[in-house]
Amino acid sequence: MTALFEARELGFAYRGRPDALADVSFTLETGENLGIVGESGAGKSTLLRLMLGLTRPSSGTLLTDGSAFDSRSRSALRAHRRFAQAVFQDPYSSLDPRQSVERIIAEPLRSLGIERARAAVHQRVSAALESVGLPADAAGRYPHEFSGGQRQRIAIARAIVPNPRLLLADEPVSALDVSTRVRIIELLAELGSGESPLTVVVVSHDLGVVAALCQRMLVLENGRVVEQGRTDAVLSAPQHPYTRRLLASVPRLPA
Ligand SMILES: Nc1ncnc2c1ncn2[C@@H]1O[C@H](COP(=O)(O)OP(=O)(O)OP(=O)(O)O)[C@@H](O)[C@H]1O
Repeated sequence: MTALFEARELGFAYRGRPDALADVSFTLETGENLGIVGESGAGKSTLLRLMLGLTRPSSGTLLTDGSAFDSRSRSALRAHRRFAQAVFQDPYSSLDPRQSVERIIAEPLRSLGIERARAAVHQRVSAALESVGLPADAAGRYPHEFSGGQRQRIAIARAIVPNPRLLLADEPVSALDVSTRVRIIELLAELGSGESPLTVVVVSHDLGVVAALCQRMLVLENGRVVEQGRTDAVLSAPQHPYTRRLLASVPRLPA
């Protein structure tokens, strides 16, 4: 079976800096959510930017559905935006405060040329709102009228409205309070188990988020993959000293 997404020996360096990523390889199968973990500066966000096509790898290859993806080609980039959408950490800065929720969510439909007819756009926005658990009348309101968790739902609705195959989420819950976090993680898990399953890739420094959401995980240390595999296997029997240190640094309540 062709993998949904594959990274082969990816490398990347910011100008004048040592490698931010080196020899990164992994495969994503449809419906198998992947968690990317590692300490600050390990290269998690850089890897996500490469996966989104926002940054071009210095070496290596990205494959979507078995075909090499060349982010120098405008048409390939456009097709890639339909394939992979993103949600970022801060639901306050990621939504334009001057635009209604309807306009915000409709943006990918218009910019990717998927749908322009008003009634059809409205219908897809309503369906996306329903999928993320917001009422249809949210469409006419503005971001400042919503809580942090609701704003993150709006950002998720905008990401799923073009029916992407991959949803890349960079620390999607770290700006939210604890109870809201749980509900957003549940929402992301539901999206990944629907009729047309969306595969979710989550970057998180929180191993709890990865354990709750991801069947597989990948551990980055200084831009290199030091361990990857099934989440339950990695968390219950970490093979690499760095993964053991990461696990040991998770705060626990006293027994
Ligand atoms: N725009 C940039 N210019 C130069 N170096 C950068 C830039 N962005 C990131 N880096 C460097 O690349 C490396 C990887 O950074 P990256 O942001 O991908 O790590 P991260 O694992 O996402 O960290 P965090 O958890 O703190 O967000 C770090 O050494 C960082 O300092």
